[in-house]
Amino acid sequence: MLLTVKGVTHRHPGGTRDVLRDVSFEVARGESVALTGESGSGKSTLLHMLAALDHPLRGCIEFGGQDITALSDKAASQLRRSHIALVFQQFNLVPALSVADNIALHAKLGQRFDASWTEEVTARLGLSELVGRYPEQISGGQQQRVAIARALALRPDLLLADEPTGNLDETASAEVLRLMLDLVQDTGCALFLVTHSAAIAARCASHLHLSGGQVRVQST
Ligand SMILES: Nc1ncnc2c1ncn2[C@@H]1O[C@H](COP(=O)(O)OP(=O)(O)OP(=O)(O)O)[C@@H](O)[C@H]1O
Repeated sequence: MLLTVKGVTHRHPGGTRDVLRDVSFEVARGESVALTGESGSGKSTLLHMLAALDHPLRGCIEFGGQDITALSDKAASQLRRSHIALVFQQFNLVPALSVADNIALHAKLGQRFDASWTEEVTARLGLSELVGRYPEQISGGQQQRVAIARALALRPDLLLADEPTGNLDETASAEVLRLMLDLVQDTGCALFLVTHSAAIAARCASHLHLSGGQVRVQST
């Protein structure tokens, strides 16, 4: 199993309730999983745990058989530069770098840069004409596609995405989702995505719903 979440419980420092309560699920290689839940239900909190950006109060998260809740900050950031890629709502592009350099950044830092793969991802996301521009010279939707290309350039084993198509119109959103699902199929990576959209959740292989701090499988 690529990812195993076992009995994860979490309460934010100073919080008065457990945001996650005994959450358990598994994600296999090549699987696409959508996570839905009301605003404030804890979706981003869970995503942060899966990215080893935060540690749960209790429980364990195994990635490739390794418990990632116990990693040092350095080991966790190495993991995010090699096997786990993230697409957040804030794109976190580097303003001083061109689109091409932004796309290649994490793959280069993680020593996983492959020029022809990066070119393919850039082309498939419709960004080839924009590679010489800077983030401030492209639209919000284009910036979002650059953030997705940067994540995919890493050829991650696990792609974690928080509302990855939130800034795109319906057509562009459907196209980017199709591309992400194609890439899951082509590369065998797993996709775990947070969405508010029932239509997007229905296109993923599995659908989890977070409510009252607990995750249950939703039939789509
Ligand atoms: N660092 C923090 N410290 C204290 N409380 C927090 C912190 N981060 C989130 N929370 C609280 O934890 C709960 C879950 O937040 P989270 O951001 O995970 O929800 P979400 O489901 O992703 O929401 P949305 O759909 O609005 O993005 C909320 O009540 C939020 O206020």
